[in-house]
Amino acid sequence: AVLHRLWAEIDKTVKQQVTMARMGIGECGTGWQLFAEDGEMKMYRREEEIDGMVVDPLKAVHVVKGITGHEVCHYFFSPKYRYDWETTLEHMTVLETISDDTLLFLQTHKRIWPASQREAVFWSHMRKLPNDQDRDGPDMWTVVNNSTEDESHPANSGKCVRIYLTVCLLCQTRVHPPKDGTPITRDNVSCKITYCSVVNPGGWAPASVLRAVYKREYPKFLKRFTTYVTNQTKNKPIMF
Ligand SMILES: CCCCCc1ccc(-c2ccc(S(=O)(=O)CCO)cc2)cc1[C@H]1C[C@H]1c1ccccn1
Repeated sequence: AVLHRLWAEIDKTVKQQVTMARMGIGECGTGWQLFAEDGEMKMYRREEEIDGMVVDPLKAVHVVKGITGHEVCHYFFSPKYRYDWETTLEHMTVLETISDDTLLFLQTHKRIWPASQREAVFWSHMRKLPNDQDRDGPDMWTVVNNSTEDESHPANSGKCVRIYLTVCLLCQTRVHPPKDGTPITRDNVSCKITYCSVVNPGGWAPASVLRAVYKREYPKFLKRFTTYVTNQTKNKPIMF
């Protein structure tokens, strides 16, 4: 197949992001602060500024019973579900279908006073990863979203400030087979989710406002999204 103009960048970025997501918090360098905890969900951030702008990297780890990594990535990647779980989204368009597992998105997010409204143009790629550590362990699934330029949508040409994001959702399914050899049900599966994101707000926004927004929005987003996947899958066959 003819390789898409972005394919080399996508492949390299996915490998880099998955390597980082697999590292434990302790291996990811210093300065990580646990800033939110809710049951199995733990959210860490590192305070970082670029040109006076807050770009705090975020890393969340969560374990959710009854769903698989393939299902989590499927509902995160597919545009048709996004308005159901992404509450800060004002508008979303698929600018290009690069392949059946790679899309180019334009998203505008709801304005957060007093900052101006933000938009993002990013490619999104979903991939199953061989579980190279544990041969017979279940595969891992990932979705990586990474900002990119698009000639038909130049940055900061309209009312919205263009943000720059890199997001990695890495999922590992765990199966606990029933002792009595009965078929596997949703009670026997769980998913370990690692969500990493770095969002450059693209233009100045008060550090206090940004940090308050992140503190409020990220825990809400991960809880809402995983609850959504649980509700969407509970009466459906398991997608391994
Ligand atoms: C002055 C505010 C500047 C930044 C506003 C903004 C824009 C996009 C984003 C964002 C864009 C994409 C993703 S995703 O994971 O790829 C899923 C697809 O939508 C995730 C988060 C975040 C935020 C920051 C609100 C903060 C916030 C945090 C979690 C959720 C929503 N909003």
